[in-house]
Amino acid sequence: MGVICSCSDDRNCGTEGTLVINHGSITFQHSGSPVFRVRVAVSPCHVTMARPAMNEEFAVVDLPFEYASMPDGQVCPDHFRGWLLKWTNYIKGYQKRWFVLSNGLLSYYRSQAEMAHTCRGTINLAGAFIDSEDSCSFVISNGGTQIFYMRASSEVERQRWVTALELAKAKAIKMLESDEEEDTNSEKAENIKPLNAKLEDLQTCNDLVGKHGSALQRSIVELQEVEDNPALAAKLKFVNEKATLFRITANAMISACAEFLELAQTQEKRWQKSLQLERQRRINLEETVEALAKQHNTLERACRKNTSKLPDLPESELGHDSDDEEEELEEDEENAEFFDAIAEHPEGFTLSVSKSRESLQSSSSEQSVGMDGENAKPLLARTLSDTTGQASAEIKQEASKDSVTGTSETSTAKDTEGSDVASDGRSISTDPDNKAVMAPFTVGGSFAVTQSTERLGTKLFRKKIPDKPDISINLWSILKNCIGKELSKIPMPVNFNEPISMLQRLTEELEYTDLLDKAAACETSTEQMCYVAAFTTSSYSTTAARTGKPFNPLLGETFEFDRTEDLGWRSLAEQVSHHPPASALHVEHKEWIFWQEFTCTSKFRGKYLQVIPHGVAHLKFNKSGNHYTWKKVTTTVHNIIVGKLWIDQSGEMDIENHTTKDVCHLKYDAYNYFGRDTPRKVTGVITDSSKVVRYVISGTWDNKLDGAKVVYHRSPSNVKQPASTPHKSQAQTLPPVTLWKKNPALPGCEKMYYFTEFALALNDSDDSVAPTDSRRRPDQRLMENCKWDEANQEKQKLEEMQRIRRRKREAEASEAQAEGKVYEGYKPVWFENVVDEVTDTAVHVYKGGYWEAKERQDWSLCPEIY
Ligand SMILES: CC(C)CCC[C@@H](C)[C@H]1CC[C@H]2[C@@H]3CC=C4C[C@@H](O)CC[C@]4(C)[C@H]3CC[C@]12C
Repeated sequence: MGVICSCSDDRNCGTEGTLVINHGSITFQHSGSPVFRVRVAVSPCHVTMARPAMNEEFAVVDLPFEYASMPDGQVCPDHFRGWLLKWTNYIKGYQKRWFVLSNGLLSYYRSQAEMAHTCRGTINLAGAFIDSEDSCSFVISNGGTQIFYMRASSEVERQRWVTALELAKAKAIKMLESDEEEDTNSEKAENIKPLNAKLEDLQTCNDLVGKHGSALQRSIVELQEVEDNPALAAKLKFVNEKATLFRITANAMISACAEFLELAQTQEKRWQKSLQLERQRRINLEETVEALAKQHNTLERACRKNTSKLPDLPESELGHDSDDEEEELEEDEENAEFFDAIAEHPEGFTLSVSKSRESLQSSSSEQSVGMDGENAKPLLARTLSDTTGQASAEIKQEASKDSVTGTSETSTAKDTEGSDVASDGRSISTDPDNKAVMAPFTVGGSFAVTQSTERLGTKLFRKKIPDKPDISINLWSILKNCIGKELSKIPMPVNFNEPISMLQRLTEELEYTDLLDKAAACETSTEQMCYVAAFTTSSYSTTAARTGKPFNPLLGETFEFDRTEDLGWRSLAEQVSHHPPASALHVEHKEWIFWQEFTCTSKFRGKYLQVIPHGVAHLKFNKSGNHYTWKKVTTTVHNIIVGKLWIDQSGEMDIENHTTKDVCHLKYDAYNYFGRDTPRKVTGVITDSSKVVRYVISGTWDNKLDGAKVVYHRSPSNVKQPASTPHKSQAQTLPPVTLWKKNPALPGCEKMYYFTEFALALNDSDDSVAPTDSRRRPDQRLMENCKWDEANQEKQKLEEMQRIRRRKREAEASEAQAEGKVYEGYKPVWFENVVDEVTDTAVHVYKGGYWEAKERQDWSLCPEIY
């Protein structure tokens, strides 16, 4: 601002200049030199001293350390500044520098004047280490190349600085993490602080202007009284008038400032008020959403009860037990009871699951008949029309006799494992040992839990883990503050977890790799596609009952599963990115390789949570060179607010064979409460390179998948055919053949997170695995062993350590950037980033070395993460 100089009694020069308010000091810069500085130490917290000085060059006086302190002697961490001695080098030694601590950054300058233009260095306190060396010295470093060695004038001063720095560091860390945590009230108060500080600056400015204004006038009057030279008197009169004007203007400014102050204060109150209002509104909205969800749930139940014609739905989906349906309905209305991931009555739940499986089977066998109730519309033809439209016209249901044969075959399959494979010559399977499709893990046909391990190849895998404790937490109470947030960013206690990591969960997709072995043996690529399709669907088989959240792997966490001896493959997964979480998986078998990078985004919309997977899964058969890719469908977790959690899969999936150009288009129907369709239905068609439909796929993702070959007959010459019809023929589907069937559930699995035998084996301890292996993750192991409190503590510790590592990398990155260097960033150990030839995007693929390292038990490459 432009002002008139009133520099001291003896040198009143009255020239115009500039008044600069900067970091607590007000500098008056004459139009000509020299600079003249008024030291007022305006601090947002407290004004420590007001020391007008007037040295010619630099009037800031030598109070060596100047700090903003609270009235009670506490330091204010936000704006702390002062002179300190900083070590430069052995030639120059310690040099006096002006340090400013503000907004989580510690910066230094040669002088205060330099603050306006040249900062000599800054350390971000968020990732900084602060250490006291001796009574007056302390060191601050960013964990990397930046280290400041400093000396204060006294022990007290050093302690003040260290305290201020520690406080500022804590605050900076909190700020960094604020995207992961909700804003707190104190943080909001912090936001208002700078405004208050500026208001105080203004006030001080007002006071000063007033003070200097009257001093100026007083001097003029005195001059007038002393001097009797008329010419000078006239001049003085003129100056006095100007001074009066100046005072009037200053007064006007003062009252404007006062008004501004008042206004700002009332504004602040208004903001506070509307914030309060918004908070209240949010609470009301939460309550409304909750109430609506409850009503919706009750309506759904009532509707299902009254619509007797609706297909038998799995009870588990509805989140209640069949026995006490009515009772519970009333209870729900009255008490608005909440459920969560923990089944309230596990036994009842088991019952309903097994019942639902039967009902599903009956409905899927109904599907195999190819007739849809009253409409008597051929189902396979309809399936086709659903998915391909045009192709449907070309396919007609085979003679009903054939279909009935198909039916009886499939319906008996319900009871006798393995018998649902059509055994006639029309079977699409070339593998005579179809039984294995049914139960690759049913060694000796026994699933007895009394036996704790089972022999598989040479390795023994456990068949039991400790029963899940019955500790309930209301999920909604945790999630309601996180609507719209990413699932991976929502801090959740282990109570909602299942004791396996996401890396293990992805490996679990390999439960039915026998399908890939079958696929490898197929004669035609379209037949091979059938088994590949069945493999992709089989990955969802466990999701129906599993509502636990897998542990989010730590960056650098790995999971290996060596099943070479019994299943012919071994897999390695690594967490290659933390935010966004990304896991890379690589599986090798002598006939095929399977690899994928898995990431997902989640949408939490109150009543349900949607997990949208990204990334492409690859499968390559060594002999034929057939290279398949596909993307996963969307997983929806229902009943987040009220009722038992249940999971649905929906969306479309294209499995492409890039070598032959065959495509399998699969459709996962979203569950429809009021529709008559089989729940969890999967339908699809396989077309070859000339877009001719070769197979029709149908089934359910939680139970089994059938494939029916499409054959084309020459049509009578008098029937007109559409131009696109292959060979001018009529299409028919042969009776379906079961491609995949889910393994039976383990008895007592409801107490073991609904794990299958395969899933139980995943986290079985193994001393030979890498130190980063999920099996070694302490919180997950504690959770498995029912020590949930300890697990929660350990989880927090591990996550905090991960945050510290991340911050260190961030600091290194910004430092490298500041120095103009290239920062390589985090690099996974066993996977490397390459451009995917199919998707043309960067993905992580296995670069080798893990198994060799394991052979040597040389884990020197592994980071320390636990
Ligand atoms: C709020 C709570 C408790 C949420 C729990 C969400 C759980 C059930 C969700 C989150 C991520 C989901 C997984 C995401 C991706 C895949 C890969 C797919 O090929 C099989 C299903 C599978 C493995 C999903 C299973 C269900 C899953 C684990």
